[in-house]
Amino acid sequence: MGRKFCVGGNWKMNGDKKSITELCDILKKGPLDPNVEVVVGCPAPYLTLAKSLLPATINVSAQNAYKVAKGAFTGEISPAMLKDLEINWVILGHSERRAIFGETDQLIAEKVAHALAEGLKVIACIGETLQEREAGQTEAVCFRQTKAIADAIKDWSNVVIAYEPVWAIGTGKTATPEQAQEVHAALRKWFTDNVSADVSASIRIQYGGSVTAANCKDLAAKPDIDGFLVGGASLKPEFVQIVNAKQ
Ligand SMILES: O=C(CO)COP(=O)(O)O
Repeated sequence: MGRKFCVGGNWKMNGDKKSITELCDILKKGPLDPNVEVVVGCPAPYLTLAKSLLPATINVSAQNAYKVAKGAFTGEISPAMLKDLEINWVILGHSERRAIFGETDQLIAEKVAHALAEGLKVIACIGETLQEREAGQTEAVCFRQTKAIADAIKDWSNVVIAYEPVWAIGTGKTATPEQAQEVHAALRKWFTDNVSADVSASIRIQYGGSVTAANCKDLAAKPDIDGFLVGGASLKPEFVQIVNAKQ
């Protein structure tokens, strides 16, 4: 199939100069599987620090960016600014952005489209809440979130989808490999039916939500799981083992 395994770390709003320097040292030592694309989502103030400390084989990502290049948008960061710092990735649509900061499917789609147009690679996050899962809406929610993006972009080659069930984020309640695989397979079918067979076959779909060194290998063994987006464990040495889950 040829989809390169892609593991992201989402550091969220954590770290300081000291701890980020220590974490970068751990990542540098690895060793990290050279067949895996590694992306670490660093808080904005430390992007340049992380970039300066890490080898080029470890990609540094922002955790958010706005939908236009510049202007009167106090507090926002543009994709053009990230490119200027030689940051080539951005995480968009994280459930925390959606739930805490009120980001809509539409805004996220506009952000994805603009980030791609500016030459960034995007990890676009989707996923259902516990209430939505219990109401049998998992696929409907994931498809709706993905469709909003599909309506805004044509080229998916620089997009990685992160399926992150909200109920699994930061809770220690990982989706079982079967639960995750079921949604990943449904998403891949959605891409076949609604975008193209080529995009369906090539797009990487990461799983995120309480991924640890202990559960990553079973998840990674599933055919439609092409990597992870890791929160808490990405701040710890075990992130190295998660990157190497396929070994
Ligand atoms: O939100 C996440 C990654 O974006 C997942 O967080 P945890 O790995 O801490 O559950």
